[in-house]
Amino acid sequence: MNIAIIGVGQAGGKVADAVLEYESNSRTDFVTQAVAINSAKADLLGLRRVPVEKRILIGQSRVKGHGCGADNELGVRIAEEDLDEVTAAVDDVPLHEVDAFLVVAGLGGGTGSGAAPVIARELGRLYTEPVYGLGLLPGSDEGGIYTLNAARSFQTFVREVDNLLVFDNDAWRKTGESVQGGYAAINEEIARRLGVLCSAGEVDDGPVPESVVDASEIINTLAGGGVTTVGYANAHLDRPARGIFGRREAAPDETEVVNRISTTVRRATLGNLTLPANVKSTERALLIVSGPPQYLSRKGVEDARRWLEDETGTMEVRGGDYPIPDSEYVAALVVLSGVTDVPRIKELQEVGRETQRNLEERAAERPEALRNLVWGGEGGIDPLF
Ligand SMILES: Nc1nc2c(ncn2[C@@H]2O[C@H](COP(=O)(O)OP(=O)(O)OP(=O)(O)O)[C@@H](O)[C@H]2O)c(=O)[nH]1
Repeated sequence: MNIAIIGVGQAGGKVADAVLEYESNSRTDFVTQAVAINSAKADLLGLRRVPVEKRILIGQSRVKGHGCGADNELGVRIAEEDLDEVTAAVDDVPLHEVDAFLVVAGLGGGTGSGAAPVIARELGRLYTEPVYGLGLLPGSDEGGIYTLNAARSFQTFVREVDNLLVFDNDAWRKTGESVQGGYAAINEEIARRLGVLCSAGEVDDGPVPESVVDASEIINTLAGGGVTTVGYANAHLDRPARGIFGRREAAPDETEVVNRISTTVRRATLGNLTLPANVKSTERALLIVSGPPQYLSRKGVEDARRWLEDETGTMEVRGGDYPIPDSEYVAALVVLSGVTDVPRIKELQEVGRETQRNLEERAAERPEALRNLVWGGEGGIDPLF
């Protein structure tokens, strides 16, 4: 599936960068266009892969290139005001080469959180191709205002896209990691998952899959909207080193091949989701198993697909393989679309609601408290003029 990726805000831009990096390292080709939108000039300058002419600074008249400071209502406003510049950057996208748009943003800040849903709505109005979102949830230690931002943006973003893929930073941050180092690893993880999903059906040279996962399989899995979580796991293969005549490798044992696929798919589904969710609440699913062709068996993929049907309780489970001859891994990617039982979202809304209440109470008390402070209360002192 070929995509046009639009990274909004700092996190969105960095994820777009990471996807381009993955594409280059894995010698795949699924990004037709990459654009970064931000109100902070420094963030745009810090990108490495998004072409310079596709880095668009918005809101200059209001925030002078310094970002929205976690004010996502401001993010909404500047995106609405500068929408023409955003759409102009996407204008020259070769539509015959694009199957879908993907708008990516961190939902906890100001620019991405506010502007991404506005941009998604406009793309949906202008183009017939589906517009998907990728929303990054803030860590629970980031504080109330980030959580409230994310809760508000989440519901708006879901409404404006054809499906929202969600990645929970909280579930992925390892203890002891620096924030920057942690994000780099998270962004690589996101890029790998998007990369496998989008490039699986785009094999121009190399071996043809037994069962191809093309763009329409992905689009049908994501049809119906709502929220999607993506699982991924891999198993390292002990393959002999590549010599000048290629690899001298005995045919792998069929039972082992089938078992390896089965355990990898289980690990991807049950312990490695971008957004932990009750898999029983899935509406539709898609499974891609990748690896060297001799390590991919039709029976293995079929058995795993049936297991996924039982596990999710839905009959709508698509599946396919993605042969990568030189890979050292068998990997499984599982897309669970339309999940409805997601404890992390409930928690986010709970904390968001509490934060909103707290802010409203404070705002109501403030005029009186400030009057007391400045005028000295009853029988106050007269001002100078
Ligand atoms: N996965 C991931 N998340 C990030 C990254 N950087 C920031 N975040 C998350 O995204 C949220 C939003 O942060 P930013 O993207 O920096 O904010 P912004 O959209 O640029 O908005 P302003 O800085 O307020 O203008 C943060 O609360 C983090 O949870 C990143 O590189 N990767």
